[in-house]
Amino acid sequence: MLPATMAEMWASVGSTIASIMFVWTIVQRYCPYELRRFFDKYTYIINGYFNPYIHISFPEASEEWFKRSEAYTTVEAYLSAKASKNARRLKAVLGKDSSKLLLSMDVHQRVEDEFRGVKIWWASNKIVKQAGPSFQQEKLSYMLTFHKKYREQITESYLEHVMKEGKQIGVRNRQRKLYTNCPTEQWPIYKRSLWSSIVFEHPASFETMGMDPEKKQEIVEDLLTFSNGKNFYAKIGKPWKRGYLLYGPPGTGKSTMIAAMANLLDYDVYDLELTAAKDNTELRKLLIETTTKSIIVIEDIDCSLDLTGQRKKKTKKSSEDNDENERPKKDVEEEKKSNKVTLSGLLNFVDGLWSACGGERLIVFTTNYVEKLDPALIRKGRMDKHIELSYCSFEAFKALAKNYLDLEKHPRFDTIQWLMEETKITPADVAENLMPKSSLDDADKCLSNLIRALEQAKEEAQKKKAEEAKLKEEEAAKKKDEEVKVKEEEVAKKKLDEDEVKVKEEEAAKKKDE
Ligand SMILES: Nc1ncnc2c1ncn2[C@@H]1O[C@H](COP(=O)(O)OP(=O)(O)OP(=O)(O)O)[C@@H](O)[C@H]1O
Ligand SMILES: [Mg+2]
Repeated sequence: MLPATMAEMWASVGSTIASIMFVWTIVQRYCPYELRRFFDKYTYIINGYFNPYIHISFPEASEEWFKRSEAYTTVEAYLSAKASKNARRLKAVLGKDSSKLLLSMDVHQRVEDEFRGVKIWWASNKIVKQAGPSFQQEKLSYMLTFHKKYREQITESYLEHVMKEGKQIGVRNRQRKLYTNCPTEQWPIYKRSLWSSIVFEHPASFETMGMDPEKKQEIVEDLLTFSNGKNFYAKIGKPWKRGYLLYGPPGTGKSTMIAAMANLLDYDVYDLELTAAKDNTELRKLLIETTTKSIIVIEDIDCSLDLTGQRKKKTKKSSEDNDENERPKKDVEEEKKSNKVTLSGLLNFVDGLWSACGGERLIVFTTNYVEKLDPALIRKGRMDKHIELSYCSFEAFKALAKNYLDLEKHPRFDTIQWLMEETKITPADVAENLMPKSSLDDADKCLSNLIRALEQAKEEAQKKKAEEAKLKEEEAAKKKDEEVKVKEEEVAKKKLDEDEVKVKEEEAAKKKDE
């Protein structure tokens, strides 16, 4: 019989719900645990039989509950764009390493996604864990739901797509860091990492670098090919690493190029100070702590380590063994102490990078004196690409003029080109001259400053050349004098010898006569 009024209907629904709740409480309270488990299990099976949807959950907590799961973070990054468009309740946080606000779904929100025509739903849930007798810990979880007929497509292709996209978004959102290692003695006790970091905000880019456009393009392509070459490196069975050696006189843009590389590829920079590393073991630890998508930089490698000395010692070892024994023991020990990191330690470091660390990494050495370096250190396979950064060419100047003064042509360019062919000037000096020094300085003033600097450099170079020629002449004259002197001495000695022989012969003849 149907209830007569709305009020009666609600009263009947209410009493039915109350009865169900009552029965459920009794079952929970008095029904044995095994029976309840049995009941739950079959509810799941029956539900699974009728429910055509599959769920995959991505909990925030990893196996170790205190650590955030990487899969969760990647999904969060992947869903951030979709959530900001579709979810009704969003969560805004300042990214861990970022100055940007990151939006993500708040709890109990749903967003829809589509992949190759298949509809997928994402929902955010909350998991509560009893972390102690009176302490509960809440963690979030993402639940992915899709129809079971797309199982293969989702588990094989879609999840891979989510991880790839999510990681890319994560890299874009993060603030890049510049890491440096400091001497172990200076560490606070609580500090566990060997690296300290600051936010990396160098504005250098390949567009702003003054260098030959063709050479620049070649380097950019090399870098991009490397960073897109994951599959290629896997195919040829080579670790995904590349070594660059940047060499050239001071002020030619070696450090600037490293910053430009990091900005181009969106990498972190690890500025490794070899002299601060205690020994080879610490060097290895430093290497292991570096993360993927990073550039490990060792500046002025020739100054960081007595590579020449060590190489000489190696090749001339047998002949120097005696010297070593003759030197006071204290001196040898002190030298050993100061030579904290050795060449073989550094070679192991580079090779270790190739074998021990997975993922995308560049290693860059810079030096002013490439000829001083041990060939073993810079051979292909360790330092794959050698890049010479040299004095400013006219093409490099044009790039700087465009960057600093927004100039592509100017009547003074011809004079500059002619002067540049005659003299050497570093890009650092050119850049300094092109920089306006007051608000009244215009392009013309900057260019005339540069012309003056070039003329000065030319004069100085000529003076130096003349001095060198004079010095050479003096040395040659001195050498000639010495040679003449030696010859005269030889003649005198020869005469003396002849006289002596003569005297002896005379004496012998005299004796014979007697
Ligand atoms: N090729 C270049 N293009 C643009 N700017 C440059 C270039 N080379 C040098 N500079 C400018 O000169 C300054 C010094 O350059 P940088 O520190 O890169 O030189 P370096 O080759 O690393 O010198 P060092 O060998 O002394 O370390 C930078 O601030 C940069 O602005
Ligand atoms: Mg430098």
